Amino acid sequence: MKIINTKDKNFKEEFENILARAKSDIKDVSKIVTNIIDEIIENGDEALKKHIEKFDKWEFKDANELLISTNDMEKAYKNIDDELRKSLHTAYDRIKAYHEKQLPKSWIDFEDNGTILGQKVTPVDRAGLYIPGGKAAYPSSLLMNAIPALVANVKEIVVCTPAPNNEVNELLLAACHLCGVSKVYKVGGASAVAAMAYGTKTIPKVDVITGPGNIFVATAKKLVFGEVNIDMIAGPSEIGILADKNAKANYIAIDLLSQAEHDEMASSILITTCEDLARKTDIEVETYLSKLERETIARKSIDERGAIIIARDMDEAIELMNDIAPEHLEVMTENPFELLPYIKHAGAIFLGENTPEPIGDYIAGPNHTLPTGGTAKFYSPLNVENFLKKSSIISFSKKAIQSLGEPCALLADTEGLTAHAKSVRVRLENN
Ligand SMILES: NC(=O)c1ccc[n+]([C@@H]2O[C@H](COP(=O)([O-])OP(=O)(O)OC[C@H]3O[C@@H](n4cnc5c(N)ncnc54)[C@H](O)[C@@H]3O)[C@@H](O)[C@H]2O)c1
Ligand SMILES: N[C@H](CO)Cc1c[nH]c[nH+]1
Ligand SMILES: [Zn+2]
Repeated sequence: MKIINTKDKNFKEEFENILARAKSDIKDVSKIVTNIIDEIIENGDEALKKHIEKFDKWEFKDANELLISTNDMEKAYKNIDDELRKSLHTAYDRIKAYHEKQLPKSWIDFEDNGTILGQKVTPVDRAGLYIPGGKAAYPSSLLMNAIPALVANVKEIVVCTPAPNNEVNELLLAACHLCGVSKVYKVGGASAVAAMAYGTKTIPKVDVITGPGNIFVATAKKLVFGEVNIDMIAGPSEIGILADKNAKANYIAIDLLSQAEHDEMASSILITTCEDLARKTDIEVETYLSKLERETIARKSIDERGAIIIARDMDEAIELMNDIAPEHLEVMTENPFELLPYIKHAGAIFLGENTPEPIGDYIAGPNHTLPTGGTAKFYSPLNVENFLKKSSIISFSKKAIQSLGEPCALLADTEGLTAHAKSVRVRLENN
C-alpha cells in the first residue's frame, strides 16, 4: 500500500488528492448517467430493455418478466439452509429492534391562550429500495433498507435489483419474503433509479429512493433528487482506521480489505501514530490479498485508492480522519472511547479491536447504508425518518388570535403583504 508520512514535504498535496478523488468520481460518470436517465424518461421500458441487455446480459420479451413473483420469494425462503435462515432471522430481529428506537412520534401541545400546535408524522406512500447486485448480491442490504421502511409503516415498498444473466440470489429472495416485500423488479444501475424516480409502464414512480450502489447508482440518485427524495449518496464502500501502537496489524489489514473487496472504487485508509504498525500492516495486506476470492477487485482498490498515513500524534490523526469523513471508521487504540468526543464525521464508528466493520454490515443492528465520498459531513445513516415526513399542526381559538393577531398583522404590513395582514385583522374585527 502507499505509505505516506505527514512530515513528508509533499504530504499536503497527497492528502488533497485523497480528498478530491472521492468527489471527482461522481463528476466523471455524470454524463453517462444523465444520458441513461434521459433515455428512461423518453423510452421507459424499451430503454430498460436496452440497458439490461447491455449491462446485465439478458433479454426479456415482455417487461412483465422484470417482476419476481412472491411465490419465488417464498420458495427461496423455504429452500435456504436452516442455519442460514436462523442467521437471517437474527439479523432481522436485531435490525428491527434498533430501528424501532428511531421512530419519531406525532405530538400536540395545548397552550393556555387557546393555541394548539403539533406535528403529524406520516410515512411516504411508496418507497423504492435500490439493492445492489452487480458484482455480488446484497441480501443484507435488503434487510437494511426494507426494515426501516416497515418500521415507518410504508404501505408500498418497491425493490429494484440487477439480475446479471437473469439470475437472482436465493438469499435475497428469502430476505424479501421475510420482510413481506411484494414488488421486486430485476433491474439495476442508473436505469433502475431513473425508472423509480420517473416511473415507466412497468415500474411505478416512488416518493423516496433509498439504498446503496456503485458510482453509477450513487450518481443517478444525486441527479434525480428533487423529482423524488433520496436518503443520501451511498456509493462505493469506504473504511478509515485510526490506530495506535497497541493495534494488531493483521486485524487492521483484513478490515481494510473487507471494504476493498466490494469494489475497485472502494477506499481503505489507515491513519496511525506508529510507523512500525504501518509497515507491518502493509505486509499483512499483501499476505491476505492473495488469499481473497475477489483478489483482483480488492487489489485494484488497494493499489489505486488505499493509503497508510503516519501521523505525528493522535490529535493530527483525528483531524485528518475528520477531513476524510469516512463511511466506516474503526478506532483501534488503547482506549477507543476516549477518542469518541473528538470524532466529528463518520457514517458509523466501530470502537475496539473486537468490533470489525463487517459485524455492522450484517448483524449488529445499526444500518449499513451509509454516506460516502465525504458526505458523512452532512448525511446520517439510513434511518426510519428517511421514510417519513412531517406536517405542522396549527389551530387558534378566538382568544389565541386576539392575543397574537396584531403582532402577526404588523409583521405582514412590514413585508407589504396587505392581504396577509387583512386576513388576520378581519378575524380581530369580527371577534
Ligand atoms: N455506501 C453503502 O452504504 C454501501 C452498502 C453496500 C454496498 N455498497 C456499494 O455498492 C456497490 C455495489 O456495486 P455493484 O457494481 O456490485 O452493484 P450495483 O447494483 O450497484 O451496480 C450494478 C449496475 O451498475 C450498472 N453499471 C455497471 N457498469 C456500468 C457502466 N459502465 N455504465 C453504466 N452503468 C453501469 C449496471 O446497470 C449494473 O446493473 C459497491 O460499490 C459497494 O461498495 C455501498
Ligand atoms: N460494507 C457495505 C457498506 O459499505 C455493506 C455490506 C453489505 N454486505 C457486506 N457489506
Ligand atoms: Zn461490507
